[in-house]
This record gives sequence, C-alpha cells and structure tokens, in this order.
Amino acid sequence: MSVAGAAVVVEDLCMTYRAPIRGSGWKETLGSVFHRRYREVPAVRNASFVLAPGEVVGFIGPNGAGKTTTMKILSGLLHATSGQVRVLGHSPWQRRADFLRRIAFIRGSQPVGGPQELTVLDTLRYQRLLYEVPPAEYQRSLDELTDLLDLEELLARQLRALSLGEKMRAGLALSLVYRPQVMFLDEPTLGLDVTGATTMRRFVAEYAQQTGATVLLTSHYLADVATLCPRLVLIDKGSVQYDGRLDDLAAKLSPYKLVRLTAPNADEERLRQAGDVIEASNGTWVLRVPREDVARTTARLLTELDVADLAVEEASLDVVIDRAYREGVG
Ligand SMILES: Nc1ncnc2c1ncn2[C@@H]1O[C@H](COP(=O)(O)OP(=O)(O)OP(=O)(O)O)[C@@H](O)[C@H]1O
Repeated sequence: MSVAGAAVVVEDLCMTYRAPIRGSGWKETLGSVFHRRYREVPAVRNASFVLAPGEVVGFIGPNGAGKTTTMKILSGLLHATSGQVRVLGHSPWQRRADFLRRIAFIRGSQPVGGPQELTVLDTLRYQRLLYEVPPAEYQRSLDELTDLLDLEELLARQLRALSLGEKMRAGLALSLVYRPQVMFLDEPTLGLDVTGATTMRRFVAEYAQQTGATVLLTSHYLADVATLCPRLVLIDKGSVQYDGRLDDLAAKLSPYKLVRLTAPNADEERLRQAGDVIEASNGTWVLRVPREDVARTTARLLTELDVADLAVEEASLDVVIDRAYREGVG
C-alpha cells in the first residue's frame, strides 16, 4: 500500500516511557520523593505499517507488546519518542478538532468516560454538541445506532447503572454518533458474554462496510480477529513481527492441515499411510497431512475407502498464534 492516500501511516515508531523508580520501605520511599530516579521502559521499537482506507486490520500481540501504546499515539493521547505517524493526513499529537472529529479510540476496559450520573441520551446529546454534528445527521446516526446496537431500552438509563456489555454498546454509540472515518478498537469484547461479543463483532463489520471506515482492532480473543480481520499486524516486544494475511500466517506456521473422515470399515494401517492419525473414535479419524499433499491424499482416500464424510480443516488459530508468540514468525 502506498503511503499517499493511506488512512494510517506508522513509520519507525518508537516509544519509551520514563517510569519513576519507587523504593520499598519508608526510608527509600522518603528518599525517592527528594531524589527522583527513573528507568526507561521501551514500549514500541521501530514499528512501521500502513492502513489503506476501509481496511479492517487485527493488531495482535502478547501482553505488554505495545498495542495500547501504539493506539494511544495514533489517537493523539501520547507523543511518540521518535518516528512518523499520520492519521488521515494529520499528526495525531496536535489533536486538532478536525482530526478528533474523524477518529474514535474505544477501549473495552473503559467504554464510557465522563459524568456517570448522566443518561445515555444526555451523553449522546452532549457528544453531538462537542463534535458539532448537524441536528439532522445526529438524528439519522442516533436512529441507526439505536437499531444496530439495540439501544432503545438504554437511552433513559444513567451510565453508572449499566452493565459492562451495556456500557460497551453505549460507548460505541457515543464514539460513532459523529461517524468517525478511523476507529481504534482496543479489546472491544473484553468481559462480554458470547452474545455480547457476537453483537459487537457483527456491529463493527456492518459499520465498517456501510461507512467505509478504517478499523485497527486489538483483541486477545482470536474469534474477533478471525471474524473481522483478513489482515494481521503482529507485534511483540514493541516490534512488528508479521504484517500480512491471516491465512498466510496460518500456512506459514502450520505446514499441516487436518483431514477428518468418517469411514467405519477403514483399515487403520491404510490410514496411517495417508497421514499421522491424531484422533480415532467410532469410525471417525483425524489425520494430519502436509499441506501440499492434501488434495492428492483426500482424492485417494475417497476412491480407495468407503467414506461417509470427509472435511479438511486448518489447524486452530489459537495453535497458530501461540506458536507465533512462542517461536516467532521466522
Ligand atoms: N504509563 C506507563 N509507564 C511505564 N511503562 C508503561 C506505561 N504504559 C505501558 N507501559 C509498558 O509499556 C509496554 C507496552 O505496554 P502496552 O500497554 O502498550 O502493551 P499491550 O500490548 O497493550 O499489552 P496488553 O495486551 O497487556 O494490554 C509494557 O512493558 C508496559 O509495562
């Protein structure tokens, strides 16, 4: 993707926190008040990636990899130590009004800020004024969001009285009522139950499709990434380790596919010649077959055996990502 016309450009981004060292025990604690000492914590190291308009990209990595730090820099909450960042042509740290009106940073850990005594509807109205959304546009967005996020019943309730899942739905509505073109979603399904997480995923996919928004999403729930993001940027210890299609990463890290077949009268010895038998029960077998042999092997099994059912499966995404974190992408 060329940098010209990109929605998000990150070039050689570095971020080092300066964290105070606090002593233990009263003597050291008192001492550290007068003689402050600091240590440098490198959080992002020479990270580079580019997002095209309308892309939905998964930004994944183990704990402490630098994902939230990068998102904070992209939304202008932190100033990078070095490197270049452009979002919709803006330098985020300048936090210009016309930049802030076009982006949203939504955190699953803090879905809604501001006074918790206000109702969801009052907060939405406040948001409309803050982001200068024209009344007709506000009404249209509100109607759409109420419908998509099932908000009707929440509008008159105080923020402090909402459950986590309800807060997340309200938080999304607050961020999307001004129709941002770029969304940074940090763990949007954190703590949500299965239905809440599914609603969230469906909503993000629909919003991105309808509005052409660019989405960068972090999540430790691989179902989020697998459902929403054809492309992954994988970061570890602050550096980008992989940037490409999820399928290609799976192919790279898992040179096998699983062939699941039901053939009640099959000869085990014959199956062992086709691949490693990793499961066998009641006439159903799971064979691990090298990727490049899958077509040939399945064709042979279908002609040679009395097969009732056959399916070819990828190794689970959890296995692939765990391998990427532990062994690197290589
Ligand atoms: N305010 C801070 N002061 C000092 N160090 C920090 C600060 N915030 C984050 N860090 C450190 O920076 C590194 C990256 O943290 P960051 O929160 O960006 O990671 P993450 O990938 O979002 O992790 P997680 O998946 O656990 O949320 C970690 O080593 C973390 O301890």
